[in-house]
Formats: sequence, C-alpha cells, structure tokens
Amino acid sequence: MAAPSSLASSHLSRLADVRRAAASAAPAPQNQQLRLGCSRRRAQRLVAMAGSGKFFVGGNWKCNGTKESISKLISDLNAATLENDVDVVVAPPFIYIDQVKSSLTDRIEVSAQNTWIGKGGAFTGEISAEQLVDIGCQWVILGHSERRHVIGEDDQFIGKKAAYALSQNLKVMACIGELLEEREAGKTFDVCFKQMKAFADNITDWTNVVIAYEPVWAIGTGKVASPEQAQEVHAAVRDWLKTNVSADVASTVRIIYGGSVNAANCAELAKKEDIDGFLVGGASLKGPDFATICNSVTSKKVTA
Ligand SMILES: O=C(CO)COP(=O)(O)O
Repeated sequence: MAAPSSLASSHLSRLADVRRAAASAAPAPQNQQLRLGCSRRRAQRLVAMAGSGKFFVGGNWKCNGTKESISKLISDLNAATLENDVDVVVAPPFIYIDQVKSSLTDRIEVSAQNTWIGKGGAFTGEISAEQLVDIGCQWVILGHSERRHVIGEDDQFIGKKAAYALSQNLKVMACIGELLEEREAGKTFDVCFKQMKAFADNITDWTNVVIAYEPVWAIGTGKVASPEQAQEVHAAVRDWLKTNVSADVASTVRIIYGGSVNAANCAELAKKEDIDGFLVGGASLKGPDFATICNSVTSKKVTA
C-alpha cells in the first residue's frame, strides 16, 4: 500500500494552503463551536452549511435481503435510538424499496442504488428517476465502484445520470475511489479527481449532493482505510472542489467514507476533520451495528 508521502507533493502543499487559509478565517460564533465541541475549522464549515451540515450515514444494502430479512432489519431500525445530529439513509434493492418506504420510520430516508440516465421509456430492465420519485424514494447512489468495475459504467455515463437524477429532485450520493493498483502506483488523487471532474462537469447545484469516497480495496474486504488515509483523500477532494468548483461548495458539501466501516472502527474515523459520515455496506445489514455507526457522530463532538 502506498504511504501517504508517495502522494503528489503539489496536492499536499495545496492542502497546507487550505489549512492556513482556514486558520486565518474569521472565527466561528463561539456558541456553535462550544455546542459541537469540535475544531474551529469544522465549526466554520458547519456555520457555512447553515443547518445542512449534519453528519450523514448511508446504508447500502447492495443485492442482499429477502422480504423476511428486510422486515427484521426494518423493525431493528425502527427500534433504534438515533442521535439528532445525523442524517440517516438506507438503500435497499429496487424491489424492496416500496416495502421499506411503507414500514420504515420517516426518520430514515430511502435511496435507490442506481437509476437510468434519462427519462423512462423503452429501456428494458431499467428504473427511472421519475419512478423512484413516484414511490417516495429521496436519494440515489451513483458511481458506486461495483457499477463502475463490475457493470462497466464510465465517468461520463455516471456524470450524466447525476445531472438527470438531480433534475428530477432526487438527491445524489456520488461515489469515487481508487483501485488497489492505482493506490500502489501513487495515482489515488489523479483517479479521484478525474471521477470528481465527471461529476462537476454535470452538476450545477451541489446542495443535494453528498460525495462518498470509497477506496475499492477497502470495500467488502475487511481492510478499512486508516483514519489518516481517509482524511488525506477527503481533504484533497475538498481542496479540489475549492479550486475547480467554488470555495462555498468546498466548505459545505459533505464527504463521507465507505469501505469496511463497522461498529468497532467508526468512532476513530468519525473524529477526522473532513469525514462527514459513512456509506456502509455489510454492517448496514445488522440494525444494531448500523445504529452504532450512525451514532458515531458523537465522536465529532469531542474536540479534534
Ligand atoms: O461499498 C460500500 C458501501 O457502498 C462499502 O461496503 P462494505 O462496508 O461492505 O465494505
């Protein structure tokens, strides 16, 4: 695995610029900082987010579940106590979305795992954004590595899907992340920035977008990125947004981490400055574990 020091030094020096700029920016209102008990830079970001800056946890159920197992998961989630400071979303397989919508508490929003690129019609086997909205689905996951690397979706196709989903008022979890060989070749930032560019070329309003950094080598492998590895990429993506989109988007968009997150490792990851939540696969199939991950937002309240 490439050590952080092998990542491009120009990006690291730009990160240092961002940190210096943040340190010299006007202080956040003190009550906000105290209430959150977090670092000044994060408090400033939360003020800029004006209420939309909650910790965010998504559960991606992938191609798992039966009517029976999903009923059990729903009743565990309905019984769970969730912190107020966290947005929680689950993404069941398409065919169970209706079942989930009709029995899951409104406290948890519902996402699809994919959508068609445009308006529905003669596209056998596809599900349109209009249909998702029709059944009350609020979110869609786009650009997941399993869609990119197993199904073969490319950056442009994914970017266009994001534009269309947003135009239909679906909120988007936009996924990026490098393969193991790309990380080992020192290409982590290049790969993530290229995937970001395809999203940025198609997205004009980032209000309803959450970015999910999911290193492919950490997905379903039990090999979680260290908090430092994840933080480094999150900060670089935020820096990329500042340079290529706007300072406002860079400071307000949530960047969540995915890849072998579980009830035991979530608290340490959640403490990191630029980790605004998680996209969880395997552990989201266990209600109590998923609730623990949602409640790792409390780690954010400890001064970083
Ligand atoms: O792909 C993921 C979420 O979208 C992560 O999956 P795991 O948590 O099972 O590694």
